Amino acid sequence: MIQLTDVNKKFGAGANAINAVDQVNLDIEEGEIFGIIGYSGAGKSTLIRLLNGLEKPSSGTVTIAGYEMSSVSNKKLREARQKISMIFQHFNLLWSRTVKQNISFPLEIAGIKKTEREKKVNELIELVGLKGRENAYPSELSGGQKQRVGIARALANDPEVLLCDEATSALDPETTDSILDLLTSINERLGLTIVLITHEMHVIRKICHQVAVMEAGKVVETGSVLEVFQSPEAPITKRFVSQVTEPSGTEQAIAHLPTGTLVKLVFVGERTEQPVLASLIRTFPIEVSIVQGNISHTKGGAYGTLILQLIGHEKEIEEAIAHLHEQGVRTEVIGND
Ligand SMILES: Nc1ncnc2c1ncn2[C@@H]1O[C@H](COP(=O)(O)OP(=O)(O)OP(=O)(O)O)[C@@H](O)[C@H]1O
Repeated sequence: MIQLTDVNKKFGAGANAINAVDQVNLDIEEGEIFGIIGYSGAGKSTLIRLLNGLEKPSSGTVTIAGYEMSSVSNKKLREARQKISMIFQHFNLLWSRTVKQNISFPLEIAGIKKTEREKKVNELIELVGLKGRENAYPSELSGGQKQRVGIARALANDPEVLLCDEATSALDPETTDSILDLLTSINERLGLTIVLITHEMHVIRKICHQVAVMEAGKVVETGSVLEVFQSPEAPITKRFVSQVTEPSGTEQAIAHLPTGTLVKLVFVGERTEQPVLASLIRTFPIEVSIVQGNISHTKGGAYGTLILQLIGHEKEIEEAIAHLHEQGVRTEVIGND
C-alpha cells in the first residue's frame, strides 16, 4: 500500500543542512497498523508530511495507493489526498462547529448531497461512540471525545490510509487506551491501513503489527512488533523496549545488587518460565534469585522477561546459561559483579 524508496529530505544547505529524513526505505502492507517511533527531532513529522504530500522528498520516491506522491501533478495529488486522511495530537477541530458539523465538513467540501451527508455523519457518530453528543461544541468535549470527532472526520471520505500524528500524546493513559482500542476496531472492521508516529512504546506494543524505529533521520530498525520486542538490536530500540518491559526502578534495583551474574531471560508465547527455572535450580549448584519479572502483550502474541541473579562458580554459571539456551530461552547477561 505504501512504499518509500531511498527517501531523503534535506532542509537548508551547506554546513547548516539537516537530513531530517535520511535514506529511508519502508514497505507498508494494506490493512496493517504500522508504527514509527523515535524521540523528538528523529524525523517522524517530516516523514509523515512526506506521506501526505505536504513535503516533497529531496530524492527518492514515496508511493501510496498507486500514486507516486513525489512526482504527481497537483490534480492527482488532490485525488490521492482523498485516499489519505490524518488525525492530530491537538485534534484540529473547528471550534465554532458542532460535532456533527465538524464531521460533515469534509463531505461538504467533496460536494456530497445533504441527505447522503447526514446518513454518513450518523453512521460515523455511531462508529466512534459519540451518540448523544452530536450537537455539542468541541469546547464541551473531553480530550478523548475530541479525538473521536477527529477520527470520524478523518473517515468521512472513506480513505484507504489513516495517518496518526501523535494522536494520543495529549491524552491521559486511560483515554489513550480507549482511543487505541477504537483505532484497532476501525482497522479490523474497515481494513484501513494505519500509519502512526509516536514517542511512546506503549502505543506500539498495544496496537501495531509492524514498527520502524527512527533516530537522526534514519530507520535504524524495523520488523514485526513481537520480533522487535523479543530481540531489539539497536541501542535506542533497547531503550524503547525497556520502557514497557521493565517496571520503573529496575535499573536502580539492579545497581544495588552486590554480587552475582544478572541474566535477562525472554520468553515468548504461552510457555511459562516455571519448568525452565525449576530445572535450572535442580541441575546446577548455584543460587538463583528472581530480581524482576514482567509479561507484556503485543498484537503478535505475549512475551515475558525475567531478570535472575545467579550466584556460584563462574563455570557453573556459564553452564547454567548454556542450559537455558538449550531450552530455547533467549538470554542476555546484563551485569556481572
Ligand atoms: N521546515 C524545516 N526547516 C528546517 N528544519 C526542519 C524543518 N522541519 C524539520 N526540521 C528539522 O528536521 C529534524 C527532524 O524534525 P521532525 O519534526 O521531523 O522530527 P520529529 O521526530 O517529528 O520530532 P518532534 O516530535 O519534536 O516533532 C529536526 O532537526 C528539525 O529541526
